[in-house]
This record gives sequence, C-alpha cells and structure tokens, in this order.
Amino acid sequence: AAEWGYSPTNGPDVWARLFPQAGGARQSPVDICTSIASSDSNLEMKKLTFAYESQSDLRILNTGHGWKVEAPQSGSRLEGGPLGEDIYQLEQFHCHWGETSAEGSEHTVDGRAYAGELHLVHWNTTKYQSFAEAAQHPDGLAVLGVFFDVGNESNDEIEKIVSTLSEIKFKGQFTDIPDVIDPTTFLPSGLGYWTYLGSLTTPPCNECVIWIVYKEPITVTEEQLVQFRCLSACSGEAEEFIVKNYRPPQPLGNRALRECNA
Ligand SMILES: COc1cccc(N2C=Cc3cc(S(N)(=O)=O)sc3S2(=O)=O)c1
Ligand SMILES: [Zn+2]
Repeated sequence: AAEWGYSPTNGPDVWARLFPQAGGARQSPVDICTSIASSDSNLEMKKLTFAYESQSDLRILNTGHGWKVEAPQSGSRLEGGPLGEDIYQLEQFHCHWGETSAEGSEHTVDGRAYAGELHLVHWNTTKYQSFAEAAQHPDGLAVLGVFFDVGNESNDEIEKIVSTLSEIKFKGQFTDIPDVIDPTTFLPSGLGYWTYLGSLTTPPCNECVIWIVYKEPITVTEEQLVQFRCLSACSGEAEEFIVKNYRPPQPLGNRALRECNA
C-alpha cells in the first residue's frame, strides 16, 4: 500500500482515502482559538497530576516519520483534570517539526504555529488491557502536547535525544538512549493547559485521544531542530530528510475547548 507521509501525493489532504477516520468529526490537531476556550471550573477542582519514573536505556527509533522513544512506564500515572476517574500510563513520546522554525507544531494558538510540538502518549489502564485496545476507544488515550519555542539555551533533556539521532539516521533503525530520561523535565513550569476531545494526528487517525496542550512552551535551540531534520524517511542510501511531519489544524466543529489555568 502506498505509504502515507507529508508530501502533496501522500500527505494530510489524501489520508482520508486510505484511513477513513482521518475524515471524521473529532480530528486533531486543531487551532486553539483562545477566545472560545471556556475556563471550566471543575477542571480546576480536579487537578491534573502526573508521576513519571526516570529511566535509562529507553529505545529510540526512526519511524520514517520522525523519532519515537518507547517508554512504557507501568509506574507512571497521569490522572485528574479532564481524565475523570481513570488512570493513564505513559507509553511513548515523540515530536513534530517543520522545515523552518516558523512552523512545526501541530496545534496552533490563534493561528500561530510554534517551532515544534512534543507529544507524551498515555493510555487508559483503568478501563483497557492494552495500548492497542485503548486506541480503539474514545477515552483510550491521553496525549500531553508541549510547544517548542526556539531560544538560545539548548534543552538538556532534548539534547539526550539529539545525541542519539546520528545512530538512527535511517527508517527502521533504533538504539538505546544511555542517559537517564525523566519525562517530567519535558513539561513547562507553568501548568496551564487547553483540553478537548480529538484523535491521533497521524494515520490511522483514531478518534481516541483526550488532548491536553500546555499553554507555556519549552525552549529548544535551532541547532537541536536542525538535527531533527537530518533524519531520513528512507531505510537505504536514498536520502529524503524528514523536514516536516506536522498535520495542519482540522475543524474543531462543535467540540468544547476547555482551559485550566493551573
Ligand atoms: C491504533 O493502534 C495503534 C497501535 C500502535 C501505534 C499507534 N499509534 C499511531 C499513531 C499515533 C499518533 C499519535 S499523536 N501524534 O497523535 O500523538 S500517537 C500514535 S500511536 O498511538 O502510537 C496506534
Ligand atoms: Zn504526535
């Protein structure tokens, strides 16, 4: 089957041909229109809490669409906020970027794109027995989105990722990250967020995600983003760099967009 991607012939505009869910009514990402975000009081009451383990030797792989760190953490917990009474567990994290730092995030804020976006993917272990099963249900996954701003100070945690990228230049390659990774360090200091019901932003675009997008970006350097763009989408000699891997915003439709100023 033709491989999906981000070029005009296999990109977001044609995904729905191969992946029907991509044409659904609760797709992600969306443009976060801050004027319509409702500050929902009961989000304030149920504080969003997270607890992660620090892990070393996490496996990072080149998926052909970017890098992905497999981080199944049975000891991690994400709960509260929009997640009801269920507990979600970290499964993996990855990110999206653009050809230049003027674009790259998937969610936009009042039409403004950031230079990139990190996704921490969790699944509902209260209700479901496996990640794959959870991905088939409307409340199966919870993804934390964190925007990247470009600045002068490099992000030490992201640097641990960047330092492995030369070993996974080609699609299908993987390696272990020797450093200890603490997912908490990826989160901004300000914990205000927007939340809405959406989908996976890449095929199969399952409508199974409770999105939680932090308002405050974290800072990375241009050099770190340049390294992301050196990954190859191909498995062999042919070099087709992964210079952009973000889906443009999809219609919010009649979905509620709520905000919490933690
Ligand atoms: C359908 O069952 C499965 C099984 C295995 C992996 C996936 N996935 C595919 C895409 C995808 C996109 C994500 S994003 N950018 O919205 O955070 S998270 C994610 S995934 O759940 O890892 C789905
Ligand atoms: Zn993602």
